Amino acid sequence: MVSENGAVNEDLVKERQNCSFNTLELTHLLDGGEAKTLERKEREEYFLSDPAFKDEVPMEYLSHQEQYEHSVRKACHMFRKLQEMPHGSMDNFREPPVESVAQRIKQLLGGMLGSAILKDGNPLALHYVMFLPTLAGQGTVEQQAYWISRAWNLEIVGTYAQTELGHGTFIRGLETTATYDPSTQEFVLNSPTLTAYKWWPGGLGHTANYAVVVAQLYTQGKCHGIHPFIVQLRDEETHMPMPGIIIGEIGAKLGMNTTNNGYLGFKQVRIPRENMLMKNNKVLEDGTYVKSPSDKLTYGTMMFVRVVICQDMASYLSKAVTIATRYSAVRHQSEMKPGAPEPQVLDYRTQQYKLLPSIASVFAMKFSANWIWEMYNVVNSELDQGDLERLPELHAVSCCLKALCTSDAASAVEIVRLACGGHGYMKSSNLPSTYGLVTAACTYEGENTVLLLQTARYLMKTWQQARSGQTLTPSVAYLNLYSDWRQPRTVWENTTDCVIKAFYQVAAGKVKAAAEHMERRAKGGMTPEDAWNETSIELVAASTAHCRAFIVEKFIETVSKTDVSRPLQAVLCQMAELYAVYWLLNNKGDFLMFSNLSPADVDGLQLWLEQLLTKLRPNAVGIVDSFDIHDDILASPLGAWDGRVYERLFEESQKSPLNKEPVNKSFHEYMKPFLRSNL
Ligand SMILES: CCCCCCCC/C=C\CCCCCCCC(=O)SCCNC(=O)CCNC(=O)[C@H](O)C(C)(C)COP(=O)(O)OP(=O)(O)OC[C@H]1O[C@@H](n2cnc3c(N)ncnc32)[C@H](O)[C@@H]1OP(=O)(O)O
Ligand SMILES: Cc1cc2nc3c(=O)[nH]c(=O)nc-3n(C[C@H](O)[C@H](O)[C@H](O)COP(=O)(O)OP(=O)(O)OC[C@H]3O[C@@H](n4cnc5c(N)ncnc54)[C@H](O)[C@@H]3O)c2cc1C
Repeated sequence: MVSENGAVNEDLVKERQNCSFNTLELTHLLDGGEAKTLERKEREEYFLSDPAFKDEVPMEYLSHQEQYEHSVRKACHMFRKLQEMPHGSMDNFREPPVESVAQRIKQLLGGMLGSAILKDGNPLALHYVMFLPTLAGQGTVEQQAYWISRAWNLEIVGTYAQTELGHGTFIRGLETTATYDPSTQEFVLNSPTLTAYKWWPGGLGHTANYAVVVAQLYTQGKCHGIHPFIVQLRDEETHMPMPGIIIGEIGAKLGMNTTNNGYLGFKQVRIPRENMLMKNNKVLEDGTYVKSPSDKLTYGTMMFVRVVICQDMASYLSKAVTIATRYSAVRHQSEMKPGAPEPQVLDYRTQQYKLLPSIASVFAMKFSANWIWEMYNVVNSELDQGDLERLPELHAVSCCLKALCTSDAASAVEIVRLACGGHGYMKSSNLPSTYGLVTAACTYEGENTVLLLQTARYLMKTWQQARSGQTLTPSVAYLNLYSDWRQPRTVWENTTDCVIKAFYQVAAGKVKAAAEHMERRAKGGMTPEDAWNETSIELVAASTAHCRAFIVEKFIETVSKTDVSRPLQAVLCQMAELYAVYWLLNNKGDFLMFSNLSPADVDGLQLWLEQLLTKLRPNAVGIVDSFDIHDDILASPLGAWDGRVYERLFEESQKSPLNKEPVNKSFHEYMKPFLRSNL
């Protein structure tokens, strides 16, 4: 089935002919309109056609040091090009709030263009993703005017240095100190122990010359908790570390090997008082501490990044499923029926079960990411007016969505990688490095279990409010509706209404079970903290169920409201149903326990799932084609538009440096003497 050189693979041609909807319509829908699609394609052309981004030798064959050097070159070139871009130039980026431009920077740094140019991470990412947003979110107007303009103009390059060798999650436990000295009006930064060393910040090793450093603030003999400070790390001309700064890279990692994650120690480093970011809390000249209305405002940058990560995960997953689906249409293997030609592996039911729910996940993530991005913007403008009412809700939703989007993306990327058999194990397939990028997000910006427990904390509080009959905010209003899950069961129907209700019944049931078990433990004499810890498996499960219900509802709601042609509408509805039924069947025990589902209904659900796979199978390639991902972004012989999988895999193998000579010197040095000795 290998096609003529240059022609599109016949199987893919047939798949495309059989697609029941207009793929361009879906592309426009996902981009947010035809004009946005054109704008994206122009931007892609502008960046991807530049020979400076092409690798002569694939990055994986370079040394760690060479990989870093290339990535710095490319990152600088990428941002220079962005500044010079004819349409939508950096001019728009100079104005705070930085969040308003984050979407566009994200397109460059994130799962699409960013990962095409820099497959294993961008050493300048943190400058844009966290340094600038922190200046914007935590700086006073004067600080913003000074620092943001220096940072936008790339006079300085920054990072966000919070995590330490000893503490990442528990940020109140950070050990770096910033002690105010009123005699010189300076803060003195110090790392009292090895575990106080900053550890992990992206770009910190050898790239950044400034950082926002999160440290325990001491003034007038008292500790006031963690606060952000701008610290110069390296000389602006020579790039040598400043006196008292101990700095370097932490070493090779599972993935993200070109993000230059670093360590940083301080030996009594002095910075001016003005370098404390003082939008929220302040230290006056005489050392008086002035507190903000909420100490959680300091956590604003983390919240922002959690929100944008959801969108990013959808991009990475859309790449992975495009690669695996096209490959599955091209790949033929085994005999389904005796004597019959080998089928496309996409025709195996089990293969469809690996691919199609993963494709559906892309939509689920995109829709909920759009929703949380809007909520983030609304709540953020309320915060600017001093209204903090919806901050806890936003925190609760952003924590669990970040956790589910990243963990779903990581498991789906691995599922579709396995769906490519041996070829999925090749680095050249781009699936291993995609996995490396995605699984990192399960840890960074809040480890997922920890974030789910944050949402659980909110759910436990709202549960108490529900019990006392209070009205709840929209994302948890279901707790009022389904607080009594032992109410008589109604008849199960295979409809989306019934399914949404069931997801919320499960969430409410799990919230209630966790709350009751915690109470029981507390009544039995446990401290609330011990009761919390003992119940935390159920708390995480409750949080997960809450978030899943929310994603399912947003998915179904979005596709039912979307104004598109009937054929596309049908496909989107099938996707939403597949997503819901897939997760329902994966957790059927919960549904049997807490919802109207009874054992007799499970067969019907299994059938529903299989019917959906049958209906979606002919459109699988069409759907991933609609993601409209440029071949250079997919960067995979398995996933290219033309499906010339085998030719491309062979071409890639020729790039191995070992193939540059017919005999490697190790033969003469080691093998030959060894073989002789065995004669
Ligand atoms: C321009 C944009 C472009 C975008 C491009 C995107 C593409 C991506 C490209 C490339 C990617 C590379 C990116 C890599 C980035 C990685 C960076 C990092 O990793 S930076 C380190 C992150 N570190 C963490 O996230 C620590 C996790 N820990 C915490 O957040 C907290 O400490 C936590 C949640 C564990 C709480 O700790 P507690 O137990 O000590 O809590 P207490 O501080 O006492 O606060 C408790 C109260 O505060 C609330 N709270 C906690 N966090 C909040 C928040 N953020 N907002 C509001 N409330 C919060 C809680 O709900 C609780 O409230 P009640 O007391 O129940 O009312
Ligand atoms: C690729 C990458 C990039 C990063 N970039 C940055 C950066 O730019 N800047 C920066 O400051 N940091 C960065 N980090 C650090 C990152 O934010 C932390 O690793 C993360 O917050 C997790 O903290 P930890 O490593 O201390 O894990 P730990 O908290 O030590 O987690 C270990 C285990 O303990 C469990 N655990 C911890 N606390 C609790 C709890 N309260 N309840 C139940 N279980 C718990 C966790 O679930 C986990 O299973 C990065 C990390 C990675 C991997």
